[in-house]
Amino acid sequence: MDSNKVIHVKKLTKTFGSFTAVNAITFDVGKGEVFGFLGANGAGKTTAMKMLIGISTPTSGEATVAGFDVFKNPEDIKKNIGYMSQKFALYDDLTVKENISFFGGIYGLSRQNIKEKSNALIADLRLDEISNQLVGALPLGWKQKISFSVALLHNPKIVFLDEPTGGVDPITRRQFWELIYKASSQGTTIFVTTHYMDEAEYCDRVSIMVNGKIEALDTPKKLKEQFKVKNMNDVFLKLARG
Ligand SMILES: Nc1ncnc2c1ncn2[C@@H]1O[C@H](COP(=O)(O)OP(=O)(O)OP(=O)(O)O)[C@@H](O)[C@H]1O
Repeated sequence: MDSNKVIHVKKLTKTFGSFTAVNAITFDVGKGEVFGFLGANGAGKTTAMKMLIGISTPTSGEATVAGFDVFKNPEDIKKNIGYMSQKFALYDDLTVKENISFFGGIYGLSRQNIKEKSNALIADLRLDEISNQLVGALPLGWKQKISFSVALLHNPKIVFLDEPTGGVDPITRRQFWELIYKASSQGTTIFVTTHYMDEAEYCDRVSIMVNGKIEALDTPKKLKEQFKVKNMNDVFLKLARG
């Protein structure tokens, strides 16, 4: 496999009984790429992502993530990726520092490494004054930034972000995207689902799922040209609403 392709997906399918939630999707994602995974509610994004992060076995097709096969090596996938979603985030009743130590331990980092990473993360995000505060007391935008940084603690090749910026204002979202760009420029691949179309514009490439199928996949610029519209919102509306 091309070593630049850190995600390879071919005709990947998931059915629940007679219902096909993900229908033969095919795409590759490159090293350091910011790949947007879009679709209306119920299009099949979460089902597809669950297969890619090794927690749901596909019905058919093929996929490798970070070089590991989703059928044969799902445990290796879990060790080599980062994951962040609204539902799986930090512990509210631990401080910022305690969360970093806790997740560093889960990722198998040494105590020394956790200490170094923790100091670097706190300096990077300018968290000195709040590092001993309970995460539950912090604004959502801060929690999201810390959560993203924690998902990168073990230097994964790929980080999967499931609607990472839900519920915060555009400026805070933009700051979050600065962190995404920084990770991507250091070679980390970003696979991100979002319902915010301004964020779709920030991606290197965007795929749009409709009823389990990928109906469009290209750079935001080319998608806008292809659909003869001015912004990603209109691309999305044309596709997702038929
Ligand atoms: N375990 C399951 N059993 C049966 N149907 C399921 C199961 N999981 C998901 N589905 C169905 O598969 C379809 C795709 O769901 P999925 O959660 O992947 O969509 P989504 O694109 O992530 O939507 P959202 O943006 O709302 O999260 C939906 O119709 C959903 O009801």
